[in-house]
Parts: sequence; structure tokens; C-alpha cells
Amino acid sequence: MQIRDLGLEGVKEIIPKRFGDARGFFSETYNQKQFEAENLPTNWVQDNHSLSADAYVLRGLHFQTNPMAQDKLVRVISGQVFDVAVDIRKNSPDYGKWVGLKLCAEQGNQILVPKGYAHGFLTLTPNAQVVYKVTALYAPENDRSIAWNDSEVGIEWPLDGQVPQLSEKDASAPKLSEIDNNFIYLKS
Ligand SMILES: Cc1cn([C@H]2C[C@H](O)[C@@H](COP(=O)(O)OP(=O)(O)O[C@H]3O[C@@H](C)C(=O)[C@@H](O)[C@H]3O)O2)c(=O)[nH]c1=O
Repeated sequence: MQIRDLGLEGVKEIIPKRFGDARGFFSETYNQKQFEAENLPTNWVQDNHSLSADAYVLRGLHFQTNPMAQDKLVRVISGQVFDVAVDIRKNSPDYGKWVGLKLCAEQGNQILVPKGYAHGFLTLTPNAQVVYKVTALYAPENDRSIAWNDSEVGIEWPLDGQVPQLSEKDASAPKLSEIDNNFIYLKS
């Protein structure tokens, strides 16, 4: 697998090797030993799968507070998304900075979004299926959203003038500066 730093601490693109042949391809999408060797998380406890029917569905920005903060290992198995991680660790020099990466089924590339980051994605095609592993179980009482269009974060979503389709929760999410950040995972 190839690993590439994306410019914010701990946020990485991971590109698993694909073995192509006349039938198609084979790929290990996660290998515990290789992750250990690269000091990447291995304590995955839940796998998630979402389907977004339309292009320009926007899910996020989401995170869980301590002690249920999650690392996320995200990939796309159908279609394409623009995936974003925002550093929300208030003791980080990069607090409020974001990084975006296109994930697509054709390539099978993944993004590792560590604890202390908010995560979201915009679908770029219909029928975008996203699968991801997380290192803490879903805990609704720890689940938080930050507004996708918070001007202080300033994410440049590739919306091409479209209005994104949001959940009710995400449509009414507060700005990053309005979040009670007492329970947000901090930079060590
Ligand atoms: C996230 C999650 C949701 N659910 C339930 C709660 C709710 O009824 C339904 C839909 O939840 P949501 O609207 O939060 O789903 P969604 O907007 O897809 O939330 C996801 O967004 C991306 C960007 C992430 O980073 C994920 O961690 C997760 O927060 O699924 C679970 O049962 N387990 C889970 O782990």
C-alpha cells in the first residue's frame, strides 16, 4: 500500500495495492500488520456503509466527543466523493484548517481521519457508497455536527453552483466557534 501525508497531522491518503487480472482485481483494503508497521490505528471496532442516492449529498461535518472520539478509515466502493477532514483540536497550530481529497471506487483510495478532526463528504456522482471503519462505537450522546459552510473554516466544496442535500441535523449545525470544545480530543 502507498501512504501519503495530506498536510495536516495524522491525515493520510492510503492507496491499497490492486492485483488486476482477466477477472477484475483483488485488493487487501486493510492489513493489521502493515498498519502496525506504519504506526496507524488498528483498534477498529465498527464498520459503516452509507449510500447517497444523488450527487451533491453532503454528510457532515461530524465527530464524536471524548471518550468516544473516533479515527475513521474511509473509502468509496461506488461512485466518487469529495472527502474533508477539519482539525478541531483547540491546542493545534492547525486548528480550523481543512484538507480535502477525492475518493473514488475506480482507484479504491482511502483517507485516514484521526481523532480530533471533524469529517464530512460531498457526493460527486449518484449512488455513492462510502464504507469506513471507526475505532469507537457510535455514541449518539457524543455525536456532534459542525456547519459544512462555516465561513471561518472556509471549505471549498466542489459544488459547481449546486445546493447540497443535507440531513436536518446537518442543516442546523452550529459553527466550529460555537461548539463546546471541552470534550474534544486534544493534540498530545
Ligand atoms: C453514524 C451512525 C448513525 N447511526 C444511525 C443514526 C441515525 O438514525 C442514522 C443516520 O445517522 P446520520 O444522519 O448521523 O448519518 P451520516 O450523516 O451518514 O453520519 C456519518 O457521516 C459521516 C460524514 C461520518 O463521518 C460518520 O462518522 C457519520 O457521522 O443512522 C447508527 O446507528 N450508527 C452510526 O454509527
